[in-house]
Amino acid sequence: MEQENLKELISKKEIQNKVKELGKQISEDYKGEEILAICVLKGSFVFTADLLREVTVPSTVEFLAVSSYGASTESSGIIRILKDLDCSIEGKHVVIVEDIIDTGLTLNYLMKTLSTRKPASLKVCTLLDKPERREVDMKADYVGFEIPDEFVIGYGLDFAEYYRNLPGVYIKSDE
Ligand SMILES: O=P(O)(O)OC[C@H]1O[C@H](OP(=O)(O)OP(=O)(O)O)[C@H](O)[C@@H]1O
Ligand SMILES: Oc1ncnc2cn[nH]c12
Ligand SMILES: [Mg+2]
Repeated sequence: MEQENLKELISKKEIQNKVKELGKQISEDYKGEEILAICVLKGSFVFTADLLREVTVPSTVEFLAVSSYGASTESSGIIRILKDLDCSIEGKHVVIVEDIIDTGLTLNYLMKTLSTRKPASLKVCTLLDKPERREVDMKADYVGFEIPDEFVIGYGLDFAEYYRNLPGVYIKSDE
């Protein structure tokens, strides 16, 4: 896949600074507690790895795979759990870690599903938020960057599984 026609939206350095900020905030908010971070695969694997290394309270991590975009730039609206958690979240302080909230359909599904499993608390940290495209009322507790209505790639985010390895966040243009 060619990598030209990519316009940088958020630089690697800006992401690094924001991740430090979010990690510090979460560490302060959960002081004296421990958290279970849920990495929503695939997209948030990069953000989760960086964020957790900035969290100073005891933490465990679990992985959950959902998919709704596939090889498209539009959500199918049909959320599928491809891989469920390996442990109970009952009584745990859960932080769902997402790379992006776009229509909100994925997070809406996850919040509904996970809240039935009786966590002590359930919060969301997302690196990117695209409010203009929301289809359901969904807000994260921790947001890195609010971005315009553009399809973005990089730092874990893909288009047809490519570009996840890019260091920053870029706008994918069709031309
Ligand atoms: O708010 P929404 O419109 O639901 O979009 C956000 C979701 O879509 C992307 O995942 P995707 O389904 O592309 O799977 P991936 O993480 O494996 O790329 C992204 O990682 C979020 O999980
Ligand atoms: O802008 C975006 N880039 C990559 N994946 C997704 C999913 N929702 N929105 C996206
Ligand atoms: Mg994707």
